[in-house]
Amino acid sequence: MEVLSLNGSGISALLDTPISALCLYFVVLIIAYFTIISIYRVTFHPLARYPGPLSYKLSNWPLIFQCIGGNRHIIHLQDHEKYGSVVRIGPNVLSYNTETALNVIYGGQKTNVRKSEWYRTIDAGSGAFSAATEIDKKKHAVRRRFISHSFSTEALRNSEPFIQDNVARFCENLASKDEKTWSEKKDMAKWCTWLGFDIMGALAFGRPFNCLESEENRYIPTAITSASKYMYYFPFLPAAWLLAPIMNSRLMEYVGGQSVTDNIRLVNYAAEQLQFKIEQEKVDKEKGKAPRKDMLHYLLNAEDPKTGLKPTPEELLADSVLYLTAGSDTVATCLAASFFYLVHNPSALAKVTAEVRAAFNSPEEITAGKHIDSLAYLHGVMDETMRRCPPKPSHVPREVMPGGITIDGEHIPAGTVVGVPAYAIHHNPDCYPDPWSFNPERWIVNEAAGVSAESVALTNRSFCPFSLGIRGCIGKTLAYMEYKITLAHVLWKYDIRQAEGETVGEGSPDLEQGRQRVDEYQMVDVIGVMRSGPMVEFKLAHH
Ligand code: HEM
Repeated sequence: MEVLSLNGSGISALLDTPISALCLYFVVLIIAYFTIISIYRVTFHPLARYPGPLSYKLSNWPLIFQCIGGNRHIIHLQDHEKYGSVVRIGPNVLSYNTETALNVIYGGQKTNVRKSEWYRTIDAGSGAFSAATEIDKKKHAVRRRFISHSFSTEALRNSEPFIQDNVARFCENLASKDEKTWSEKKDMAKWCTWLGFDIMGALAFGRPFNCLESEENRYIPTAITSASKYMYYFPFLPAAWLLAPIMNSRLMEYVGGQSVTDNIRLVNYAAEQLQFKIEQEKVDKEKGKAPRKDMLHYLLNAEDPKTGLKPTPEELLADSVLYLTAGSDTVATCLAASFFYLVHNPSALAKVTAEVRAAFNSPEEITAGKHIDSLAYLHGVMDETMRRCPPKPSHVPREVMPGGITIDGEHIPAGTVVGVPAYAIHHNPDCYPDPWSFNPERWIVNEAAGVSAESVALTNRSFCPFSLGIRGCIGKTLAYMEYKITLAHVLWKYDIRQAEGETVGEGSPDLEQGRQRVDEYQMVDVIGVMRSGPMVEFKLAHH
Protein backbone atom coordinates (compact mmCIF):
# COMPACT_ATOMS: atom_id res chain seq x y z
CA MET A 1 0.00 0.00 0.00
CA GLU A 2 2.80 2.33 0.95
CA VAL A 3 4.54 1.76 -2.35
CA LEU A 4 1.28 2.41 -4.19
CA SER A 5 0.69 5.66 -2.34
CA LEU A 6 4.28 6.71 -3.00
CA ASN A 7 3.82 5.95 -6.69
CA GLY A 8 0.52 7.77 -6.60
CA SER A 9 2.13 10.89 -5.13
CA GLY A 10 4.99 10.58 -7.66
CA ILE A 11 2.53 10.46 -10.53
CA SER A 12 0.49 13.36 -9.20
CA ALA A 13 3.70 15.39 -8.72
CA LEU A 14 4.56 14.59 -12.32
CA LEU A 15 1.09 15.63 -13.47
CA ASP A 16 1.44 18.91 -11.55
CA THR A 17 4.73 19.74 -13.31
CA PRO A 18 4.25 22.31 -16.10
CA ILE A 19 4.76 20.98 -19.67
CA SER A 20 7.53 23.52 -20.28
CA ALA A 21 9.53 22.14 -17.32
CA LEU A 22 8.98 18.55 -18.52
CA CYS A 23 10.26 19.49 -21.97
CA LEU A 24 13.28 21.10 -20.38
CA TYR A 25 14.03 17.96 -18.32
CA PHE A 26 13.70 15.89 -21.47
CA VAL A 27 16.07 18.09 -23.46
CA VAL A 28 18.60 18.08 -20.59
CA LEU A 29 18.38 14.29 -20.41
CA ILE A 30 18.97 13.94 -24.16
CA ILE A 31 21.92 16.36 -24.06
CA ALA A 32 23.40 14.54 -21.06
CA TYR A 33 22.97 11.19 -22.83
CA PHE A 34 24.73 12.34 -26.00
CA THR A 35 27.46 14.15 -24.03
CA ILE A 36 28.25 11.01 -22.02
CA ILE A 37 28.16 8.79 -25.14
CA SER A 38 30.40 11.22 -27.03
CA ILE A 39 32.94 11.45 -24.22
CA TYR A 40 32.95 7.67 -23.94
CA ARG A 41 33.45 7.22 -27.69
CA VAL A 42 36.48 9.51 -27.86
CA THR A 43 38.11 8.51 -24.57
CA PHE A 44 37.28 5.12 -23.01
CA HIS A 45 35.94 3.26 -26.05
CA PRO A 46 38.15 0.27 -27.03
CA LEU A 47 38.74 1.92 -30.44
CA ALA A 48 39.53 5.36 -28.96
CA ARG A 49 43.24 5.13 -29.82
CA TYR A 50 42.68 4.58 -33.55
CA PRO A 51 43.11 7.62 -35.82
CA GLY A 52 40.30 9.24 -37.78
CA PRO A 53 38.31 12.47 -37.93
CA LEU A 54 36.45 13.37 -34.73
CA SER A 55 33.06 13.35 -36.49
CA TYR A 56 33.55 9.66 -37.44
CA LYS A 57 34.26 8.74 -33.83
CA LEU A 58 31.08 10.37 -32.58
CA SER A 59 28.41 8.84 -34.84
CA ASN A 60 27.57 6.96 -38.04
CA TRP A 61 26.10 10.07 -39.63
CA PRO A 62 29.24 10.80 -41.71
CA LEU A 63 28.91 7.28 -43.17
CA ILE A 64 25.24 7.92 -43.96
CA PHE A 65 26.09 11.13 -45.83
CA GLN A 66 28.95 9.40 -47.67
CA CYS A 67 26.54 6.68 -48.85
CA ILE A 68 24.00 9.25 -50.00
CA GLY A 69 26.69 11.32 -51.70
CA GLY A 70 28.10 8.41 -53.74
CA ASN A 71 31.70 9.33 -52.85
CA ARG A 72 32.34 6.83 -50.09
CA HIS A 73 35.10 5.00 -51.97
CA ILE A 74 36.98 8.27 -52.57
CA ILE A 75 36.64 9.35 -48.96
CA HIS A 76 37.91 5.95 -47.68
CA LEU A 77 40.96 6.30 -49.90
CA GLN A 78 41.63 9.88 -48.79
CA ASP A 79 41.23 8.87 -45.13
CA HIS A 80 43.80 6.11 -45.56
CA GLU A 81 46.18 8.50 -47.32
CA LYS A 82 45.83 10.93 -44.43
CA TYR A 83 45.64 8.66 -41.37
CA GLY A 84 47.50 5.50 -42.46
CA SER A 85 46.69 1.85 -42.92
CA VAL A 86 43.98 1.70 -40.24
CA VAL A 87 41.32 4.38 -39.76
CA ARG A 88 38.36 4.56 -37.41
CA ILE A 89 35.55 5.41 -39.82
CA GLY A 90 32.63 5.03 -37.40
CA PRO A 91 32.30 4.79 -33.62
CA ASN A 92 32.61 1.03 -33.91
CA VAL A 93 34.17 0.58 -37.36
CA LEU A 94 37.79 0.18 -38.47
CA SER A 95 38.92 0.39 -42.08
CA TYR A 96 42.17 -1.23 -43.25
CA ASN A 97 44.08 -1.06 -46.52
CA THR A 98 46.80 -3.69 -46.20
CA GLU A 99 46.97 -7.02 -47.94
CA THR A 100 47.58 -8.75 -44.60
CA ALA A 101 44.37 -7.28 -43.14
CA LEU A 102 42.48 -8.24 -46.30
CA ASN A 103 43.51 -11.86 -45.97
CA VAL A 104 42.90 -12.06 -42.20
CA ILE A 105 39.45 -10.46 -42.34
CA TYR A 106 38.01 -12.18 -45.40
CA GLY A 107 40.45 -14.92 -46.31
CA GLY A 108 40.39 -18.04 -44.22
CA GLN A 109 37.40 -20.36 -43.89
CA LYS A 110 37.71 -20.15 -40.11
CA THR A 111 38.28 -16.41 -39.76
CA ASN A 112 36.58 -15.22 -36.59
CA VAL A 113 34.19 -12.73 -38.20
CA ARG A 114 30.68 -12.79 -39.56
CA LYS A 115 28.77 -10.40 -41.79
CA SER A 116 27.93 -7.26 -39.84
CA GLU A 117 24.48 -6.02 -38.77
CA TRP A 118 24.55 -3.72 -41.79
CA TYR A 119 23.24 -6.66 -43.87
CA ARG A 120 20.23 -7.22 -41.62
CA THR A 121 17.85 -4.80 -43.33
CA ILE A 122 18.88 -5.11 -46.98
CA ASP A 123 16.42 -7.86 -47.89
CA ALA A 124 13.61 -6.74 -45.58
CA GLY A 125 11.39 -6.21 -48.64
CA SER A 126 11.59 -9.93 -49.51
CA GLY A 127 10.68 -11.11 -46.01
CA ALA A 128 13.85 -13.23 -45.59
CA PHE A 129 17.59 -12.94 -45.81
CA SER A 130 19.17 -13.81 -49.14
CA ALA A 131 22.22 -16.05 -49.31
CA ALA A 132 24.30 -12.87 -49.40
CA THR A 133 22.70 -11.19 -46.38
CA GLU A 134 22.31 -14.16 -44.02
CA ILE A 135 24.52 -13.24 -41.08
CA ASP A 136 24.39 -16.48 -39.10
CA LYS A 137 27.29 -18.64 -40.23
CA LYS A 138 25.50 -22.00 -39.92
CA LYS A 139 22.40 -20.78 -41.72
CA HIS A 140 24.58 -19.22 -44.39
CA ALA A 141 26.32 -22.55 -44.96
CA VAL A 142 22.91 -24.09 -45.79
CA ARG A 143 21.98 -21.17 -48.06
CA ARG A 144 25.34 -21.35 -49.83
CA ARG A 145 24.75 -25.05 -50.46
CA PHE A 146 21.33 -24.22 -51.95
CA ILE A 147 22.71 -21.64 -54.36
CA SER A 148 25.87 -23.59 -55.18
CA HIS A 149 23.82 -25.76 -57.57
CA SER A 150 23.23 -22.67 -59.74
CA PHE A 151 27.01 -22.26 -60.07
CA SER A 152 28.11 -25.87 -60.51
CA THR A 153 30.24 -26.93 -63.47
CA GLU A 154 27.13 -28.40 -65.10
CA ALA A 155 25.16 -25.19 -64.55
CA LEU A 156 28.00 -23.11 -66.00
CA ARG A 157 28.19 -25.37 -69.03
CA ASN A 158 24.45 -24.94 -69.53
CA SER A 159 24.85 -21.15 -69.17
CA GLU A 160 27.23 -20.63 -72.03
CA PRO A 161 24.75 -20.81 -74.95
CA PHE A 162 22.58 -18.17 -73.22
CA ILE A 163 25.61 -15.92 -72.82
CA GLN A 164 26.73 -16.44 -76.42
CA ASP A 165 23.27 -15.69 -77.71
CA ASN A 166 23.06 -12.39 -75.81
CA VAL A 167 26.60 -11.36 -76.72
CA ALA A 168 25.79 -11.92 -80.40
CA ARG A 169 22.74 -9.63 -80.04
CA PHE A 170 24.90 -7.07 -78.23
CA CYS A 171 27.44 -7.05 -81.07
CA GLU A 172 24.72 -6.76 -83.72
CA ASN A 173 23.24 -3.76 -81.96
CA LEU A 174 26.52 -1.91 -81.57
CA ALA A 175 27.16 -1.13 -85.22
CA SER A 176 25.66 -1.19 -88.68
CA LYS A 177 26.75 -3.88 -91.10
CA ASP A 178 28.44 -1.32 -93.34
CA GLU A 179 32.12 -1.91 -92.75
CA LYS A 180 33.34 1.36 -94.26
CA THR A 181 31.91 3.75 -91.70
CA TRP A 182 32.09 4.25 -87.98
CA SER A 183 28.85 3.61 -86.10
CA GLU A 184 26.88 6.19 -84.18
CA LYS A 185 28.35 6.75 -80.72
CA LYS A 186 27.03 4.44 -78.02
CA ASP A 187 26.89 5.12 -74.29
CA MET A 188 28.61 1.96 -73.12
CA ALA A 189 27.38 2.31 -69.53
CA LYS A 190 23.85 1.86 -70.85
CA TRP A 191 24.59 -0.81 -73.45
CA CYS A 192 26.63 -2.93 -71.04
CA THR A 193 23.89 -2.59 -68.42
CA TRP A 194 21.26 -3.81 -70.87
CA LEU A 195 23.51 -6.69 -71.89
CA GLY A 196 24.21 -7.66 -68.25
CA PHE A 197 20.54 -7.57 -67.47
CA ASP A 198 19.50 -9.57 -70.56
CA ILE A 199 22.11 -12.22 -69.76
CA MET A 200 20.83 -12.51 -66.21
CA GLY A 201 17.22 -12.74 -67.42
CA ALA A 202 18.18 -15.68 -69.61
CA LEU A 203 20.52 -17.32 -67.09
CA ALA A 204 18.50 -16.90 -63.94
CA PHE A 205 14.88 -16.99 -65.01
CA GLY A 206 14.88 -18.35 -68.53
CA ARG A 207 13.14 -15.19 -69.68
CA PRO A 208 14.24 -12.73 -72.36
CA PHE A 209 14.24 -9.25 -70.83
CA ASN A 210 15.08 -7.77 -74.26
CA CYS A 211 16.66 -4.62 -72.90
CA LEU A 212 19.08 -4.54 -75.84
CA GLU A 213 16.20 -4.04 -78.25
CA SER A 214 13.30 -2.64 -76.31
CA GLU A 215 12.55 0.11 -73.80
CA GLU A 216 9.98 -1.98 -71.93
CA ASN A 217 12.16 -3.44 -69.16
CA ARG A 218 14.93 -0.84 -69.13
CA TYR A 219 13.48 0.80 -66.04
CA ILE A 220 14.57 -2.18 -63.95
CA PRO A 221 18.36 -1.78 -64.25
CA THR A 222 17.85 1.90 -63.41
CA ALA A 223 15.72 0.89 -60.44
CA ILE A 224 18.46 -1.47 -59.24
CA THR A 225 21.05 1.27 -58.81
CA SER A 226 18.51 3.68 -57.38
CA ALA A 227 17.28 1.06 -54.87
CA SER A 228 20.88 0.25 -53.95
CA LYS A 229 21.35 3.78 -52.71
CA TYR A 230 18.49 3.30 -50.25
CA MET A 231 19.75 -0.07 -49.10
CA TYR A 232 23.21 1.43 -48.68
CA TYR A 233 22.46 4.18 -46.18
CA PHE A 234 19.35 2.76 -44.51
CA PRO A 235 21.21 0.20 -42.33
CA PHE A 236 23.34 2.96 -40.79
CA LEU A 237 20.28 4.86 -39.54
CA PRO A 238 19.82 4.70 -35.77
CA ALA A 239 17.71 1.60 -34.88
CA ALA A 240 17.42 0.68 -38.56
CA TRP A 241 16.53 -2.92 -37.71
CA LEU A 242 13.44 -1.65 -35.86
CA LEU A 243 12.34 0.15 -39.02
CA ALA A 244 13.02 -2.90 -41.22
CA PRO A 245 9.40 -4.16 -41.20
CA ILE A 246 8.25 -0.85 -42.68
CA MET A 247 11.23 -0.48 -45.01
CA ASN A 248 9.10 -0.84 -48.13
CA SER A 249 5.98 0.89 -46.76
CA ARG A 250 4.12 3.94 -48.09
CA LEU A 251 5.45 5.92 -45.13
CA MET A 252 9.08 5.16 -46.04
CA GLU A 253 8.27 5.94 -49.68
CA TYR A 254 7.05 9.31 -48.52
CA VAL A 255 10.21 9.94 -46.46
CA GLY A 256 12.84 8.26 -48.65
CA GLY A 257 11.53 9.19 -52.11
CA GLN A 258 12.29 7.57 -55.45
CA SER A 259 14.89 5.07 -54.26
CA VAL A 260 12.34 3.51 -51.88
CA THR A 261 9.80 3.29 -54.71
CA ASP A 262 12.47 1.68 -56.89
CA ASN A 263 13.27 -0.86 -54.19
CA ILE A 264 9.60 -1.87 -54.11
CA ARG A 265 9.47 -2.12 -57.92
CA LEU A 266 12.60 -4.25 -57.92
CA VAL A 267 11.24 -6.74 -55.38
CA ASN A 268 7.91 -6.91 -57.24
CA TYR A 269 9.70 -7.47 -60.53
CA ALA A 270 11.79 -10.30 -59.05
CA ALA A 271 8.63 -11.82 -57.55
CA GLU A 272 7.01 -11.79 -61.01
CA GLN A 273 10.01 -13.51 -62.59
CA LEU A 274 10.09 -16.11 -59.84
CA GLN A 275 6.38 -16.81 -60.25
CA PHE A 276 6.83 -17.13 -64.02
CA LYS A 277 9.61 -19.66 -63.49
CA ILE A 278 7.64 -21.68 -60.91
CA GLU A 279 4.68 -21.93 -63.31
CA GLN A 280 6.95 -22.82 -66.21
CA GLU A 281 8.47 -25.69 -64.22
CA LYS A 282 4.97 -26.90 -63.30
CA VAL A 283 3.76 -26.85 -66.93
CA ASP A 284 6.92 -28.62 -68.13
CA LYS A 285 6.44 -31.30 -65.49
CA GLU A 286 2.78 -31.82 -66.42
CA LYS A 287 3.74 -32.16 -70.08
CA GLY A 288 6.61 -34.52 -69.23
CA LYS A 289 8.99 -32.01 -70.80
CA ALA A 290 12.60 -31.59 -69.58
CA PRO A 291 12.88 -28.38 -67.55
CA ARG A 292 14.96 -25.46 -68.76
CA LYS A 293 18.13 -25.71 -66.69
CA ASP A 294 18.68 -22.12 -65.65
CA MET A 295 19.82 -20.83 -62.24
CA LEU A 296 16.33 -20.70 -60.77
CA HIS A 297 15.70 -24.28 -61.88
CA TYR A 298 18.60 -25.41 -59.69
CA LEU A 299 17.50 -23.21 -56.80
CA LEU A 300 13.84 -24.29 -56.92
CA ASN A 301 14.90 -27.91 -56.75
CA ALA A 302 17.64 -27.46 -54.15
CA GLU A 303 17.66 -29.59 -51.04
CA ASP A 304 20.43 -29.47 -48.48
CA PRO A 305 21.93 -32.95 -48.19
CA LYS A 306 23.09 -32.27 -44.63
CA THR A 307 19.83 -30.95 -43.15
CA GLY A 308 17.17 -31.98 -45.67
CA LEU A 309 16.04 -28.33 -45.74
CA LYS A 310 14.63 -26.65 -48.86
CA PRO A 311 14.47 -22.88 -49.52
CA THR A 312 11.29 -21.22 -48.21
CA PRO A 313 9.19 -19.04 -50.59
CA GLU A 314 10.59 -15.90 -48.93
CA GLU A 315 14.16 -17.15 -49.31
CA LEU A 316 13.50 -17.95 -52.96
CA LEU A 317 12.31 -14.39 -53.47
CA ALA A 318 15.32 -12.90 -51.67
CA ASP A 319 17.70 -15.01 -53.77
CA SER A 320 15.84 -14.04 -56.96
CA VAL A 321 16.43 -10.38 -56.12
CA LEU A 322 20.06 -11.28 -55.38
CA TYR A 323 20.60 -13.00 -58.75
CA LEU A 324 18.95 -10.12 -60.55
CA THR A 325 21.09 -7.48 -58.87
CA ALA A 326 24.43 -9.15 -58.03
CA GLY A 327 24.64 -10.88 -61.37
CA SER A 328 23.83 -8.09 -63.80
CA ASP A 329 25.09 -4.73 -62.63
CA THR A 330 28.52 -5.93 -61.52
CA VAL A 331 29.52 -7.43 -64.86
CA ALA A 332 28.04 -4.42 -66.65
CA THR A 333 30.21 -2.06 -64.60
CA CYS A 334 33.36 -4.02 -65.47
CA LEU A 335 32.54 -4.11 -69.17
CA ALA A 336 31.79 -0.40 -69.42
CA ALA A 337 34.95 0.39 -67.44
CA SER A 338 37.04 -1.83 -69.75
CA PHE A 339 35.74 0.06 -72.78
CA PHE A 340 36.62 3.30 -71.00
CA TYR A 341 40.17 2.24 -70.17
CA LEU A 342 40.79 0.74 -73.59
CA VAL A 343 39.71 3.79 -75.55
CA HIS A 344 41.79 5.94 -73.20
CA ASN A 345 44.88 3.71 -73.54
CA PRO A 346 45.54 3.10 -77.25
CA SER A 347 48.57 0.87 -76.66
CA ALA A 348 46.61 -1.49 -74.37
CA LEU A 349 43.75 -1.48 -76.90
CA ALA A 350 46.12 -2.37 -79.73
CA LYS A 351 47.75 -5.21 -77.75
CA VAL A 352 44.55 -6.84 -76.54
CA THR A 353 42.93 -6.54 -79.97
CA ALA A 354 45.95 -8.15 -81.62
CA GLU A 355 45.94 -10.96 -79.04
CA VAL A 356 42.25 -11.73 -79.53
CA ARG A 357 42.37 -11.59 -83.34
CA ALA A 358 45.44 -13.82 -83.46
CA ALA A 359 43.79 -16.38 -81.18
CA PHE A 360 40.54 -16.93 -83.10
CA ASN A 361 39.70 -17.36 -86.76
CA SER A 362 36.00 -16.68 -86.37
CA PRO A 363 33.56 -15.53 -83.67
CA GLU A 364 32.25 -19.10 -83.39
CA GLU A 365 35.64 -20.12 -81.99
CA ILE A 366 35.31 -17.65 -79.09
CA THR A 367 33.98 -19.99 -76.44
CA ALA A 368 34.66 -20.60 -72.76
CA GLY A 369 37.55 -22.90 -72.01
CA LYS A 370 41.30 -23.29 -71.98
CA HIS A 371 41.98 -21.37 -75.17
CA ILE A 372 40.37 -18.10 -74.12
CA ASP A 373 41.70 -18.59 -70.57
CA SER A 374 45.23 -18.63 -71.97
CA LEU A 375 44.97 -15.07 -73.31
CA ALA A 376 47.16 -13.37 -70.72
CA TYR A 377 46.74 -9.82 -71.95
CA LEU A 378 42.94 -10.09 -72.10
CA HIS A 379 43.04 -11.29 -68.48
CA GLY A 380 45.38 -8.46 -67.60
CA VAL A 381 42.91 -5.97 -69.08
CA MET A 382 40.01 -7.45 -67.10
CA ASP A 383 41.89 -7.57 -63.78
CA GLU A 384 43.40 -4.13 -64.26
CA THR A 385 39.91 -2.78 -64.98
CA MET A 386 38.51 -4.37 -61.81
CA ARG A 387 41.46 -2.98 -59.86
CA ARG A 388 40.74 0.56 -61.04
CA CYS A 389 36.96 0.16 -60.91
CA PRO A 390 35.87 -2.54 -58.44
CA PRO A 391 32.06 -2.88 -58.73
CA LYS A 392 31.74 -2.93 -54.93
CA PRO A 393 34.33 -0.26 -54.16
CA SER A 394 33.84 0.33 -50.43
CA HIS A 395 33.62 -1.81 -47.29
CA VAL A 396 31.91 -5.17 -47.36
CA PRO A 397 31.69 -5.06 -43.56
CA ARG A 398 32.48 -7.90 -41.16
CA GLU A 399 31.87 -8.04 -37.40
CA VAL A 400 34.48 -9.56 -35.10
CA MET A 401 33.05 -12.47 -33.10
CA PRO A 402 33.65 -13.40 -29.43
CA GLY A 403 37.33 -14.00 -28.80
CA GLY A 404 38.37 -11.18 -31.16
CA ILE A 405 40.94 -11.37 -33.96
CA THR A 406 44.45 -10.10 -34.54
CA ILE A 407 44.89 -7.76 -37.48
CA ASP A 408 48.32 -6.42 -38.39
CA GLY A 409 49.62 -7.38 -34.95
CA GLU A 410 46.81 -5.78 -32.93
CA HIS A 411 44.02 -7.53 -31.03
CA ILE A 412 40.61 -6.33 -32.19
CA PRO A 413 37.79 -6.92 -29.71
CA ALA A 414 34.52 -8.71 -30.43
CA GLY A 415 31.74 -6.51 -31.81
CA THR A 416 34.09 -4.27 -33.82
CA VAL A 417 33.15 -3.91 -37.47
CA VAL A 418 36.15 -4.24 -39.79
CA GLY A 419 36.69 -4.10 -43.54
CA VAL A 420 39.02 -3.35 -46.41
CA PRO A 421 37.63 -0.99 -49.07
CA ALA A 422 38.53 -2.44 -52.47
CA TYR A 423 39.07 0.95 -54.11
CA ALA A 424 41.49 2.02 -51.35
CA ILE A 425 43.65 -1.11 -51.33
CA HIS A 426 43.56 -1.30 -55.13
CA HIS A 427 45.17 2.16 -55.20
CA ASN A 428 47.62 1.58 -52.36
CA PRO A 429 51.09 2.15 -53.89
CA ASP A 430 52.59 -0.45 -51.54
CA CYS A 431 50.50 -3.09 -53.30
CA TYR A 432 50.26 -1.51 -56.76
CA PRO A 433 53.18 0.73 -57.72
CA ASP A 434 52.08 3.66 -59.91
CA PRO A 435 48.46 2.93 -58.92
CA TRP A 436 46.83 5.55 -61.17
CA SER A 437 48.18 4.11 -64.42
CA PHE A 438 46.18 1.55 -66.40
CA ASN A 439 48.75 -1.17 -66.75
CA PRO A 440 47.58 -4.69 -67.73
CA GLU A 441 51.25 -5.74 -67.83
CA ARG A 442 51.43 -5.66 -64.01
CA TRP A 443 49.41 -8.92 -63.98
CA ILE A 444 51.78 -10.84 -66.28
CA VAL A 445 55.15 -12.18 -65.09
CA ASN A 446 57.83 -10.84 -67.43
CA GLU A 447 61.21 -10.65 -65.72
CA ALA A 448 62.77 -8.93 -68.76
CA ALA A 449 60.23 -6.10 -68.48
CA GLY A 450 60.74 -5.85 -64.71
CA VAL A 451 57.56 -7.68 -63.65
CA SER A 452 58.70 -10.37 -61.23
CA ALA A 453 56.77 -13.39 -59.99
CA GLU A 454 56.79 -11.85 -56.48
CA SER A 455 55.27 -8.57 -57.64
CA VAL A 456 52.51 -10.43 -59.53
CA ALA A 457 51.89 -12.54 -56.41
CA LEU A 458 51.48 -9.36 -54.29
CA THR A 459 49.25 -7.88 -56.98
CA ASN A 460 47.02 -10.95 -56.72
CA ARG A 461 47.07 -11.12 -52.91
CA SER A 462 45.82 -7.52 -52.65
CA PHE A 463 43.09 -7.95 -55.26
CA CYS A 464 39.55 -8.18 -53.94
CA PRO A 465 36.82 -7.15 -56.44
CA PHE A 466 34.98 -10.39 -55.60
CA SER A 467 35.91 -10.29 -51.90
CA LEU A 468 37.47 -13.51 -50.58
CA GLY A 469 36.76 -16.63 -48.62
CA ILE A 470 33.51 -18.31 -47.75
CA ARG A 471 31.50 -15.06 -48.14
CA GLY A 472 33.26 -14.13 -51.36
CA CYS A 473 31.45 -14.04 -54.69
CA ILE A 474 30.07 -17.40 -55.73
CA GLY A 475 29.45 -15.99 -59.22
CA LYS A 476 33.12 -15.24 -59.91
CA THR A 477 33.71 -17.94 -62.53
CA LEU A 478 30.45 -17.07 -64.26
CA ALA A 479 31.34 -13.36 -64.18
CA TYR A 480 34.76 -13.96 -65.76
CA MET A 481 33.12 -16.11 -68.40
CA GLU A 482 30.59 -13.41 -69.37
CA TYR A 483 33.21 -10.70 -69.19
CA LYS A 484 35.86 -12.34 -71.38
CA ILE A 485 33.46 -13.77 -73.95
CA THR A 486 31.91 -10.32 -74.41
CA LEU A 487 35.19 -8.43 -74.66
CA ALA A 488 36.72 -10.99 -77.00
CA HIS A 489 33.71 -10.93 -79.34
CA VAL A 490 33.58 -7.14 -79.54
CA LEU A 491 37.33 -6.75 -80.04
CA TRP A 492 37.44 -9.51 -82.63
CA LYS A 493 34.62 -8.02 -84.61
CA TYR A 494 35.09 -4.27 -84.28
CA ASP A 495 37.67 -1.53 -84.21
CA ILE A 496 36.66 0.83 -81.43
CA ARG A 497 37.41 4.44 -80.52
CA GLN A 498 36.10 7.16 -78.21
CA ALA A 499 33.70 9.49 -80.02
CA GLU A 500 35.33 12.78 -80.97
CA GLY A 501 35.04 15.46 -78.28
CA GLU A 502 33.20 13.20 -75.82
CA THR A 503 34.25 13.22 -72.18
CA VAL A 504 31.39 11.26 -70.55
CA GLY A 505 32.71 9.04 -67.75
CA GLU A 506 35.96 10.98 -67.33
CA GLY A 507 37.10 12.93 -64.30
CA SER A 508 37.70 16.66 -64.62
CA PRO A 509 39.81 19.33 -62.90
CA ASP A 510 36.49 21.13 -62.27
CA LEU A 511 35.19 18.30 -60.10
CA GLU A 512 35.87 17.75 -56.40
CA GLN A 513 39.10 16.29 -55.08
CA GLY A 514 39.38 12.63 -56.01
CA ARG A 515 37.43 13.12 -59.25
CA GLN A 516 39.98 15.23 -61.10
CA ARG A 517 41.84 12.58 -63.07
CA VAL A 518 40.58 12.87 -66.62
CA ASP A 519 41.66 9.30 -67.42
CA GLU A 520 39.82 7.70 -64.50
CA TYR A 521 36.36 6.14 -65.02
CA GLN A 522 34.06 7.85 -62.55
CA MET A 523 32.02 5.73 -60.17
CA VAL A 524 29.13 6.80 -57.97
CA ASP A 525 29.29 4.31 -55.12
CA VAL A 526 25.84 2.97 -54.14
CA ILE A 527 26.90 -0.53 -52.88
CA GLY A 528 27.29 -1.18 -56.58
CA VAL A 529 28.27 1.56 -58.97
CA MET A 530 26.33 4.18 -60.94
CA ARG A 531 28.21 5.20 -64.06
CA SER A 532 28.00 6.97 -67.44
CA GLY A 533 29.87 6.53 -70.69
CA PRO A 534 32.28 6.11 -72.30
CA MET A 535 30.83 7.15 -75.67
CA VAL A 536 32.27 4.67 -78.13
CA GLU A 537 32.11 4.23 -81.92
CA PHE A 538 32.50 0.90 -83.71
CA LYS A 539 33.61 -0.18 -87.17
CA LEU A 540 33.74 -3.72 -88.56
CA ALA A 541 37.31 -5.00 -88.48
CA HIS A 542 39.13 -6.38 -91.53
CA HIS A 543 40.09 -10.01 -91.17
C1 HEM B 1 32.45 -8.76 -61.95
C2 HEM B 1 31.36 -9.24 -61.44
C3 HEM B 1 31.12 -9.45 -59.96
C4 HEM B 1 31.72 -8.86 -58.88
C5 HEM B 1 32.82 -7.82 -58.89
C6 HEM B 1 31.09 -9.41 -57.70
C7 HEM B 1 31.43 -9.06 -56.40
C8 HEM B 1 30.91 -9.67 -55.27
C9 HEM B 1 31.31 -9.36 -53.92
C10 HEM B 1 32.34 -8.30 -53.52
C11 HEM B 1 30.60 -10.16 -53.09
C12 HEM B 1 30.65 -10.16 -51.56
C13 HEM B 1 29.63 -9.17 -51.08
C14 HEM B 1 29.61 -8.99 -49.58
O1 HEM B 1 30.39 -9.57 -48.86
O2 HEM B 1 28.75 -8.21 -49.16
C15 HEM B 1 29.74 -10.97 -53.91
C16 HEM B 1 28.86 -11.91 -53.42
C17 HEM B 1 27.98 -12.61 -54.22
N1 HEM B 1 27.90 -12.56 -55.59
FE1 HEM B 1 29.08 -11.53 -56.84
N2 HEM B 1 30.14 -10.30 -58.08
C18 HEM B 1 30.13 -10.36 -59.46
C19 HEM B 1 29.32 -11.14 -60.25
C20 HEM B 1 28.38 -12.01 -59.79
C21 HEM B 1 27.53 -12.80 -60.62
C22 HEM B 1 27.54 -12.86 -62.15
C23 HEM B 1 26.70 -13.48 -59.79
C24 HEM B 1 25.61 -14.40 -60.24
C25 HEM B 1 24.38 -14.30 -59.89
C26 HEM B 1 27.05 -13.13 -58.42
C27 HEM B 1 26.45 -13.62 -57.28
C28 HEM B 1 26.89 -13.40 -55.99
C29 HEM B 1 26.30 -14.02 -54.82
C30 HEM B 1 25.14 -15.01 -54.82
C31 HEM B 1 26.99 -13.54 -53.70
C32 HEM B 1 26.76 -13.89 -52.24
C33 HEM B 1 27.66 -15.02 -51.82
C34 HEM B 1 27.53 -15.41 -50.37
O3 HEM B 1 27.38 -14.55 -49.48
O4 HEM B 1 27.61 -16.62 -50.10
N3 HEM B 1 28.07 -12.23 -58.46
N4 HEM B 1 29.95 -10.66 -55.23
